[in-house]
Amino acid sequence: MRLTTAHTKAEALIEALPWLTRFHGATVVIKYGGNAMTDEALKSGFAEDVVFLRHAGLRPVVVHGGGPQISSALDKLGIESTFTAGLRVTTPEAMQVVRMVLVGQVNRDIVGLVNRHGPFAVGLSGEDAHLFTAVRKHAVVDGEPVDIGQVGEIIKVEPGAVGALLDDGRIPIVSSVARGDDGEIYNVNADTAAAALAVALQARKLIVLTDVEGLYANWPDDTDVIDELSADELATMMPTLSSGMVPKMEACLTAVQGGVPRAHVLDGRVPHSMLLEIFTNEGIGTMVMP
Ligand SMILES: Nc1ncnc2c1ncn2[C@@H]1O[C@H](COP(=O)(O)OP(=O)(O)O)[C@@H](O)[C@H]1O
Ligand SMILES: CC(=O)N[C@@H](CCC(=O)OP(=O)(O)O)C(=O)O
Repeated sequence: MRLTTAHTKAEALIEALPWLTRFHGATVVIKYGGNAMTDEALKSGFAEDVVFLRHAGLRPVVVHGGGPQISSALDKLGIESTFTAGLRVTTPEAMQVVRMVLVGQVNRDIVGLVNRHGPFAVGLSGEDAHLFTAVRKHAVVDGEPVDIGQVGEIIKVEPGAVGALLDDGRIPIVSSVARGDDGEIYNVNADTAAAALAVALQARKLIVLTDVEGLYANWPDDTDVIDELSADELATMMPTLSSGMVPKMEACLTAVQGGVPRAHVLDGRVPHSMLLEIFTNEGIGTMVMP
């Protein structure tokens, strides 16, 4: 009996061999989202996975959000917050809170969890070393541009600082705040920021973790998860998507169209979903290919 269990474990390990070979040295950008980071056990599991990837010879980079955490901080401070076309309307007052929560709280939490396993994680804001430069973005509602405050659209990525950390064996943990050449700071959707960084690094994969199994074909019906689709199929589907899935699938499309070979949407509620996707033959979630 004992031997059987040991064999099953050995088989699971050896199943990973071709994937370990294939992804050795590969840069993988992981978007860790607010709704997938609310459970303490899952957060620890996420940190373990990222460190596992690093020890397995990959070069993981984490770009994080923190939408629910920002909303809760704004709420406590009595600052009203609304979303237009999936983006937070960001007043100068709200921007200070966004930066404080993302850079000062969420980033520090993730860095701390990863560094339980060794001196790997280094936190960065997109403002650091000109990593993300943005301009003011307008939302489009019924075909008309709408002012949504200090929300940024990334126009330039300088990934040098991230590359240097990776070369030094570190795990960069990046907040989705950007600087503008106009001296402003900008709030950038974290899915969008992750895609921009994946393209700039020419990553082998973009992995977007969220709180659903993947892209559902007939949302709000959740019986049919799309396993894989091409960039063209996704582009056709884009106008039918709603709420939080819009920036996520847009990010996958941007990444794949920008030369990243694979983009995945995975269920962050499944323990070790990243390891299952990268190192097993089945894969999970939704995969977008060119
Ligand atoms: N076609 C779809 N497939 C899956 N989820 C969808 C779809 N359309 C809308 N959604 C919604 O998008 C949500 C994910 O977006 P969001 O809550 O912004 O995630 P996160 O906080 O992880 O960035 C899902 O929980 C689901 O409610
Ligand atoms: C412009 C905009 O909407 N920015 C987002 C940034 C954080 C984010 O994207 O967090 P999640 O990935 O957890 O949703 C916000 O203010 O909520």
